[in-house]
Parts: sequence; C-alpha cells; structure tokens
Amino acid sequence: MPADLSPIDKAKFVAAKRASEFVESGMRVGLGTGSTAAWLVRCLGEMVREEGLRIRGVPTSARTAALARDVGIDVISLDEAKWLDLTIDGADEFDPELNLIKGGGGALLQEKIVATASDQMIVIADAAKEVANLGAFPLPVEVVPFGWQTTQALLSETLEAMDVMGREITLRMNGERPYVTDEGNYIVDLHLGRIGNARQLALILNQMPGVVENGLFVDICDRVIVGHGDGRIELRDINAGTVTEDRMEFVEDDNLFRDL
Ligand SMILES: O=C[C@H](O)[C@H](O)[C@H](O)COP(=O)(O)O
Repeated sequence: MPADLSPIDKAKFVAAKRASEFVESGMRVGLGTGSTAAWLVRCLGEMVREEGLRIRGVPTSARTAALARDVGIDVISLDEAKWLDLTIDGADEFDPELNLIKGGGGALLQEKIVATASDQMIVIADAAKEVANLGAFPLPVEVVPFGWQTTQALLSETLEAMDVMGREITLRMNGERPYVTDEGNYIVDLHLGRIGNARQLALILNQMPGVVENGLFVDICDRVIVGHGDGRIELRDINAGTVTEDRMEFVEDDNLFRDL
C-alpha cells in the first residue's frame, strides 16, 4: 500500500480488503457505491485478475458499473442475476442494531433494491460512521422531480406532526442545478439531528406519493466491518452479536492500484 495513503483511506481499504474475503467463486455479488465501496471493487478486481476469482457483479450505480468493468469484473444487471449471494456496500452511518443511513453519494435507491435482493449484506466503514443514534448525517430521500416542492412541503408537515426536532430540508444540488440520480430523480436531505424510531420514520416517508425511497436501511445489514487507520478491523455480526478484532498489515501492492 502506498505510504502516502491518508488514515481514512487506509481505514476504508482494510475494511474493504477484509470484506473481500467473504466473496467466493461462483457468487453473484452486489457492488455498492461510494469511496469505501470503490476500494472493495478494486480489491475484487485484483482477485479476478490475479487469483482467478469468478464472480458476477451487480453494480448499484453507473459509476460503480464503470469501475467494475475497468478492473475486470463481469458486470450483469439485477434482473439477469435475479438474486444475489452477497452485497457489500458502504454507509454514511450505522447504529448498534446495524441500521444504516445511506445515500450520501446519491445511490440509495439502487443500493436498497440490490441489498434487499441479497442473502446477506455486509457494510464496510471507517470508524467515524459508527453512531449511538442515527440522524446526525442528513437523511437522503429520493423524490420524483414532478411536484418536488409540494413533496418537500408534505415532508415538512409530516416531520412537524411527528414532533421531530430538526426539520430543515434541503434539495441536493449539483452546482447550479438539482442533483439528478441514476433513476432521474431528485434528492432532498432531511437534517433531523437524531432519529428516534428509524423503522417508523422509514415507513411513513415511503407512504408519501412523491417519495421514491429513503436512505434508512432497517434490518437489511447483517454485518459491519469497521476499518481503522492503523490497520485494526472490527467485525460486528448482527446474528452472533459478537465483536471480533483482528489486524491487517499494510503491504505494498502495486497491482491493486494499477487501475486507479
Ligand atoms: O449513495 C451512496 C452510498 O450510500 C454510500 O455507500 C455512502 O454514501 C457512503 O459513502 P462513502 O463510502 O464514500 O463514505
């Protein structure tokens, strides 16, 4: 590993590298989106090229699809795969029950569809993503562009009725224009501060006509692999309820970075 990699990237790398050990030949694997998931895709690409790993990957965004193809992974659609053995993805926050906030990178809709269609979901994260309560990270909600301001007003009224503390809602922008997702929708970010009941909020949000999906992943993630900048790794397993710690040594590996 290059010495100039920042601690945060080392943390993301070791989590991704550890997660790649759960991938076996013959698997159909959901490939997440974001800077942490990109490390995973690179690790898997190296295993495909150097170790003969045979997998088919279902990407959760156009940018992950492009990276996966670049590193040599056989990319198929979710409908071709139909069902996945495993999805590995990043997260913006995870709580002690392994519930998540996702969508900081705008890919929450495809990510949730893919993760839900998987036997298992593993989240890879640096330690900063761990929280006691979800909500400090603004909750992304994907909305259809038609009538988005009306949907935003409805969201605002609903949060008020629920007595949610933070109620600021912002439209995600890409420069001067609204950010547009891979599915052609907009994203509004809910600045809530603290989410008391994630399951209830997720259900209420998805009942609104203009809402396509929200970034709360409740009871979807099975395991979180937390990476640290010094190479330590923690495994949080929702079934076993255990925390295992081990350590990954940094090694120089030019092949891994060949495609960056
Ligand atoms: O939409 C993006 C995804 O939910 C990402 O997995 C999430 O935002 C975490 O991204 P990163 O690994 O870059 O922090």
